[in-house]
Amino acid sequence: MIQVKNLQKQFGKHEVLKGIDFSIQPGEIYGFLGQNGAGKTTTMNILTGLTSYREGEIIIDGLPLQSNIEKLQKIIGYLPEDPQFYPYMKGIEYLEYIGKISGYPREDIDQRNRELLQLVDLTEAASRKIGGYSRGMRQRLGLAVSVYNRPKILFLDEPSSALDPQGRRELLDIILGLKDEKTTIFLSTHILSDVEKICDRIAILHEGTIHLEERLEVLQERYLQPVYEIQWEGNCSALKEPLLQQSWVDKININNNHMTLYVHDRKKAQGKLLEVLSEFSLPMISLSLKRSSLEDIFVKVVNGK
Ligand SMILES: Nc1ncnc2c1ncn2[C@@H]1O[C@H](COP(=O)(O)OP(=O)(O)OP(=O)(O)O)[C@@H](O)[C@H]1O
Repeated sequence: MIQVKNLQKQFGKHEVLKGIDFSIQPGEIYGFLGQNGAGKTTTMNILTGLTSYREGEIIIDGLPLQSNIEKLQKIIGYLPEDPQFYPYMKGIEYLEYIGKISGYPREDIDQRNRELLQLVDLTEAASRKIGGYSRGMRQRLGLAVSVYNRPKILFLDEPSSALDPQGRRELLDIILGLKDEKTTIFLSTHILSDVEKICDRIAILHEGTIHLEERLEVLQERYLQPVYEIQWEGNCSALKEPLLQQSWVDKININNNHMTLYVHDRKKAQGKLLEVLSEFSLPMISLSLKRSSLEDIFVKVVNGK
């Protein structure tokens, strides 16, 4: 759906994008990660035809962007990081206004507004002024605006970063609903737990280049080291040595009756762990598997590891 090759962009002497390549498949939610100032918004502005670029090739829905900007903008929706509205307008008035200026068939505008208000859960607030909306409500209204014309591709710039956990959850559910309708979604965010919940694939942009691009489940399989947390009925220091004899055990930390066991061969560990632990005479109280998070991977990538 989107192919980007050797995309370069600089502001004055500042090279923000040093030749990035990536591609996004139809219907995919693509998580675009990077630290503040990494160039995520710049990339989105380029892909939506709002900003020029120095060099590179961008193909969207089979068409080169540069010679088809107007045509492609008709199939693109964009929710900027901080969407702006006329605060004196009511939610419904704003949607009517968007319907009219975007050329939506006049006779269908009322119906579309009702659908969208329902989608973003603003039906009851529709006749209130936007100036009185919460941040989450404004973000949901912005999302309704960005999907008004049923875009094939939706760009979301940090859509949940200013929202509380409930607001984020609601927004993520709406985004997942859009994926069910086969919308391709390009999502930039700082909130890695959100990425883990909804993205199919992620890319990490760092110092002008893409350092990692991978399907989320591959990433979890390849990079996330499993960690077992084990509680024993008494001090478990004596168990450390025999456990370290196992080829699949990497490292063990012990704090009185609490053991943290790092393994480097998850499959072997799964097959052997319970058998080995049951051989000890010390009773075990609990055992849980904790995976390191996407945050750990992100930190490793930006620290050059
Ligand atoms: N119009 C501009 N003129 C000059 N420099 C710019 C311009 N727009 C962005 N930049 C610079 O380009 C770099 C990338 O900015 P961008 O907004 O794309 O980053 P970002 O990854 O979206 O960051 P954030 O997460 O903070 O929004 C920053 O150093 C920024 O200061």
